[in-house]
Amino acid sequence: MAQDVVRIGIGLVGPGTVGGTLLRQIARQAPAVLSTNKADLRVLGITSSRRMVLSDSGINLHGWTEIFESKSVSADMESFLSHVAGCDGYHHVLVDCTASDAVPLHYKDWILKGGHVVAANKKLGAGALDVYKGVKESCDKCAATFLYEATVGAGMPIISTLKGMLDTGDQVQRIEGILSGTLSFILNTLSERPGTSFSEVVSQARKLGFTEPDPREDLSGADVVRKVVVLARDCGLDISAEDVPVESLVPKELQAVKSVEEFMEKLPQYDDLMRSRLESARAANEVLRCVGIVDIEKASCAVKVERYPSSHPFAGISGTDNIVQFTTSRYSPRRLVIQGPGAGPEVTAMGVFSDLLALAHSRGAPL
Ligand SMILES: NC(=O)C1=CN([C@@H]2O[C@H](COP(=O)(O)OP(=O)(O)OC[C@H]3O[C@@H](n4cnc5c(N)ncnc54)[C@H](OP(=O)(O)O)[C@@H]3O)[C@@H](O)[C@H]2O)C=CC1
Ligand SMILES: N[C@@H](CC=O)C(=O)O
Repeated sequence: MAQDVVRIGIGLVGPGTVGGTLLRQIARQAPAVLSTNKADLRVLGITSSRRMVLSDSGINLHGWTEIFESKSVSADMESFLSHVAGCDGYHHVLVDCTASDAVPLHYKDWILKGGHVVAANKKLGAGALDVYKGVKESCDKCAATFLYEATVGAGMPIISTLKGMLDTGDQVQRIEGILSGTLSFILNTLSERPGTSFSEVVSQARKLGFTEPDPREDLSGADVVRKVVVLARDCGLDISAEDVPVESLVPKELQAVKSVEEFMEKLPQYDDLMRSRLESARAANEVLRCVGIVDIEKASCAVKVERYPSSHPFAGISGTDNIVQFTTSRYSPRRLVIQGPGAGPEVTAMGVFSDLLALAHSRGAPL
């Protein structure tokens, strides 16, 4: 018997670096997904904070930027969501590719009305605990799917691996690793090219789409704190970002600066601080790394900037690599290690895209 096609109706919130790349990937891959995975992916709406475009049958993704420029109207989240939910015959999914605190506040109602959520945004997973729990409970109540692989390690299989361990009865004891693609890129580039300045590499990371919309979120360790909280909560800990001690790489004098532009302008004044810290590590044959730790047995988390000997596995990474070590009942004394590029538009959009395929699979599409 022929397999029925599973129809997925997408409402994309945030057509920026990651969201825009996701739309390009879907445009290219949708025909293959339809024939192989028996999933028909339609984007029924795209919204930024200012403009939105809606369609009943699916936006032509090969020309979405022109359509967005010429046909969009003033954004309104409530009417955006009712439009997507009102298109019949689809499993409706809100895809959150923003870094907004406000968008996750819509997840719970959306799920209670029968929708699903796929997020690259970490602000639910690491936001207020009661809001997070409310969303998780509404998923249980409605048998809804909420997937967020891209929130930790971009396209790397970190969340799905952790879930696989927990669901099959492994006991996770500790997760430790390098979880910031931006900080990896900065520290690796500075070690590999000692003549380059800290501020130059930060600008480069921003241009390449590795940083958060505000790069201070990366440099302050706040983004790593969020990832650590997402992992800790998946392991059952009631932890919030405020509970996680963190060392910031934002110079003290720049912590109160308001705009990103002013911060970037002033950053070169502090290049020497980072240079001397790196040089002293290099002289001792060590490297600087920002590491996130989830200690399940102690029910605590931390984010530290520390020196590691060049023989340590955390020293041997390059580019935007993340590296994550899981210590569990099954994976000890030999630990499970996952390593690879942990930031950037293509790999992150792939993480979101594969969540969409997992959603289609959960609704009956073949693997
Ligand atoms: N870049 C990476 O490597 C990775 C990123 N992520 C996550 O992906 C998310 C997106 O990052 P990135 O694409 O780089 O960011 P961008 O700033 O490039 O894009 C964000 C998009 O969200 C829109 N937006 C912002 N606020 C709202 C709002 N309230 N309602 C609707 N739309 C909104 C912005 O449009 P406008 O400003 O016009 O409203 C823009 O289109 C972040 O949460 C980030 O943490 C996760 C893993 C890796
Ligand atoms: N800015 C983040 C992007 C992925 O979450 C990072 O650099 O890791």
